[in-house]
Amino acid sequence: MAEQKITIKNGKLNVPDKPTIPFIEGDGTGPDIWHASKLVFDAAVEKAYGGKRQLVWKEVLAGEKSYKQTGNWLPNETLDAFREYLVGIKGPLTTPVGGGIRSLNVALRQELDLYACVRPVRYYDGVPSPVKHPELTDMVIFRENTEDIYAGIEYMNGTPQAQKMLEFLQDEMGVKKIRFPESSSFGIKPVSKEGTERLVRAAINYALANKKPSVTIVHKGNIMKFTEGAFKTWGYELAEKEFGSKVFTWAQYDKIVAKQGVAVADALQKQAVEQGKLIIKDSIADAFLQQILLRPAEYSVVATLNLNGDYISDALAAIVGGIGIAPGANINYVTGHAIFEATHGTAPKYANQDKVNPGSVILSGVMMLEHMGWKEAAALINKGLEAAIAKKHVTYDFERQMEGATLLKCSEFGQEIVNNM
Ligand SMILES: NC(=O)C1=CN([C@@H]2O[C@H](COP(=O)(O)OP(=O)(O)OC[C@H]3O[C@@H](n4cnc5c(N)ncnc54)[C@H](OP(=O)(O)O)[C@@H]3O)[C@@H](O)[C@H]2O)C=CC1
Ligand SMILES: O=C(O)CCC(=O)C(=O)O
Ligand SMILES: [Mg+2]
Repeated sequence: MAEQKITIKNGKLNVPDKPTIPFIEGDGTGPDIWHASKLVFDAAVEKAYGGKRQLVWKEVLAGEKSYKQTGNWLPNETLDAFREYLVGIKGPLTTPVGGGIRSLNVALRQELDLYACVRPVRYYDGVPSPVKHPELTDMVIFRENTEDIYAGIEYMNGTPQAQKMLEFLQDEMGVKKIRFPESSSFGIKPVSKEGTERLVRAAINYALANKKPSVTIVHKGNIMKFTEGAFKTWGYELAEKEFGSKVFTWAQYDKIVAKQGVAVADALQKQAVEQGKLIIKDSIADAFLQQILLRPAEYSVVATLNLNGDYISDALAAIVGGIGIAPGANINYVTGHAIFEATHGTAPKYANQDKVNPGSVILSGVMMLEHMGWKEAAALINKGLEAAIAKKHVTYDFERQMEGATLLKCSEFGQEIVNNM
């Protein structure tokens, strides 16, 4: 049978009945998680469409498995496959700390220009949580995925490059504030207007399409004025320029305060909410991290830079039960390229124990099916997962916090979801 490919035309995905989907199994716990997840995806598609539709899996290599087999951590064939088939899914890949190869996860996002890392965070009934009202947390993080310090422009202290950077900063830029110049390493943080605009645009489009009340731009612009501060300014400007009367921004609010006072600004903001306008606001990153614990209901869609988004993803995931069930997608909304992946990493200490929660990759697959328009299969998986949790048939991460729960292995949890679809 001829291979079927997902394509995009005028911004709309065209999904055949039996599309080829490239997947990377992943390092560490990746293989255990992938086997459980594949079982769930195939069962859901079969049950929803009775053989009319099918996911045709195509394994592509990356990470340790790839290095062992090919001597290459991220072969060109893998990048080509994601380019060609448009939509794919991956398990976590290991990145060494302090040296060695740079992140393959980041490389995939940069190579394919998957500029939005979309991570929804919602509560599933019955999941153990460290907070009193986890159900109040319902957010979708839009993390800029191609810029910021993730650009990997870093120079190790003691190298000629670091020395050259130091001389440039001191001699040509007049920098005097480096506390220990001779032993400093350096990192560069590029943040562009284009990069900010396309990310904030994606967040606002999502919020409008899904009738969300607000988009919060999260930044540390008080300290990093021309990178994170500019992200905030460019975000507000983009919102007003491109979305006009559909939005009301805190930048507009501030202008009204300056001209007409707080009472008028408050009244106009209240009116905007009543008219169903999307509120665009901002929060400084450290304050935001305490606000999501104290007043989560005030936040909905979040647009933020790469590193902030990384921290916020894990923190929010913990509130609703941990990164065992935290899904994500890396998307380019223009080209249609998308790679779905969990928020968590390889959890290497649990590798090959058939132990960890496959929920994050399974829910990333739910996002993928929804992205493809296969909503019935996605709904079946959600149903199965919710029922498994309600019965307290769960993996170790939930079992250790739930009274009277039955401990399941990774593979058994996958089967439990299938049994409850
Ligand atoms: N996108 C990607 O591919 C990512 C890759 N990484 C890489 O992963 C490697 C390990 O990173 P590390 O910082 O340890 O972070 P991990 O996310 O891999 O693990 C941290 C902890 O989170 C919990 N956890 C992780 N996955 C699961 C799961 N499926 N089910 C239940 N609990 C889970 C475990 O907590 P506990 O022990 O308390 O049960 C685990 O010890 C690094 O090389 C890192 O670079 C990291 C993040 C994302
Ligand atoms: O690439 C890595 O190793 C880490 C990535 C990460 O933390 C993330 O995607 O949230
Ligand atoms: Mg992370």
